[in-house]
Amino acid sequence: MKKFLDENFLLSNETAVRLYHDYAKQMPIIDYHCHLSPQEIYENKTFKNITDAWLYGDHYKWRVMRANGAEESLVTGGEGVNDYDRFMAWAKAVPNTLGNPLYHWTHLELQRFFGIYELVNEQTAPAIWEKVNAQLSGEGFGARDLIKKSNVTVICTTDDPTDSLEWHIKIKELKDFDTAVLPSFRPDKGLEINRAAFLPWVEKLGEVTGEKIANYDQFLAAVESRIHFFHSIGGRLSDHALDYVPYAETTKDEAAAIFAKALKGDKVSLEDEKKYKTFTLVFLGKQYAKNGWTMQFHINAHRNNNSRLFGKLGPDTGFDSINDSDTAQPLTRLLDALDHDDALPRTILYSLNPKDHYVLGSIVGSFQGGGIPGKMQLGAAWWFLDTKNGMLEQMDALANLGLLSKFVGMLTDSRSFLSYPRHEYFRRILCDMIGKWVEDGEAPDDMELLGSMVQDISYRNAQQYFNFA
Ligand SMILES: O=C[C@H](O)[C@@H](O)[C@@H](O)[C@H](O)C(=O)O
Repeated sequence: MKKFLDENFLLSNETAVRLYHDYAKQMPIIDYHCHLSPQEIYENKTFKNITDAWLYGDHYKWRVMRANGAEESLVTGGEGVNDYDRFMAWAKAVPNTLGNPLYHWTHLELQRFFGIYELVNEQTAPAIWEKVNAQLSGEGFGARDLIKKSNVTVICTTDDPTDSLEWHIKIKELKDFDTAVLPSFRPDKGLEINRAAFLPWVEKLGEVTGEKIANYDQFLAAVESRIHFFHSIGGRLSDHALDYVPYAETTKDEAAAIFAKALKGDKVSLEDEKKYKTFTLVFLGKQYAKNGWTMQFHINAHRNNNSRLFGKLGPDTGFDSINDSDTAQPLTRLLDALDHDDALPRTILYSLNPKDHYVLGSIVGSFQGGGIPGKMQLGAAWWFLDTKNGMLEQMDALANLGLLSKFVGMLTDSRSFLSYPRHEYFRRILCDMIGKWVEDGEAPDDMELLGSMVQDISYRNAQQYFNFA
């Protein structure tokens, strides 16, 4: 029997052990998509206690705490509940998360950051609470310290185009911090024409660009100027939440008329919403291509399912699920609209629905080219698929349909500074998968070839792909 979570965790064969320890482990991290706060990075945020670090913003943990029977006040906080109570509610849930990656992530984080090798449960929790909190209140446990310890060279945050990026700018001026913290352009609010946030967002966009937006041309010009601004601060990625992929043939005039209707405060039909999104996305894609950016599509999330709790807690609080909208037809047409004009940027396609892996994996193959290795990427296993099985399925599709060797690898997608061991988790799974091929005689025992591939996927591919300044 193997020992739980020892140095050869997830490495089931000799080749995997060599690949991980001799090649993958020492590579730095490029975390090219996450939801960390640049302000907290700049301020080197420290944590009051382990509840602050683990439970204040992590909707993955909140979901399983609810499933474990915890009252909402213990999950997201509430009157009469203190941080210790919340930690104890989490500790009570942990043993029940066996089989869920949270079980592994929790113990990896305790080992890597705090040198704690005990298993979390209600009995061990009080001592773990003391030990972790003592470390958190000492030197070396601020947000930037955790980033440094994790050997992260680049972090790409997720930012609204109207953001001033003041914290990214300030971070650049820090003397003792070498990690590049770069913004990613996420214009969802400007695309979701039927949502309540649309009009206030257009107004804000006008304010930050210094000119009131009265028509679609002005809107597009303002968005373009924000792309240039993000670029000047080092931004090289955009990101779109496409809960369904829109595509409807349209013209600029039609899109402008739909925009004008929405600007008056009227709702537009679903068909018009698709037309508006199509024209706007194609416009944006061309801008990304012109600037050498990478465009990310996060596809097929089904968000805010629980209206009662959404009303109380807002988005990203653990009430989302996987969507099953069809992607092949609209996505190929959207990408082709860009490629047709030779204006398709580097693109990463993530889907939250595993049914899409082979669909997306084959679609990316239809748009590769331009002399850019892995220009079109099948994105890493995301969110509900950020699991051992999810990663294996995503890499299986990628390897079978395209070039796993050109994969830009893993990201945390996280809101927590303690999440970097997820890269380790991914690398172990990658090394194990390749190691198994060797043990089974399906890949040569050529450590130069395999070691270099593993290092490319862990770090070098991302470094070469993203055009960071
Ligand atoms: O991993 C889960 C994520 O943090 C999730 O909350 C985000 O991916 C978010 O839905 C987004 O759209 O960017």
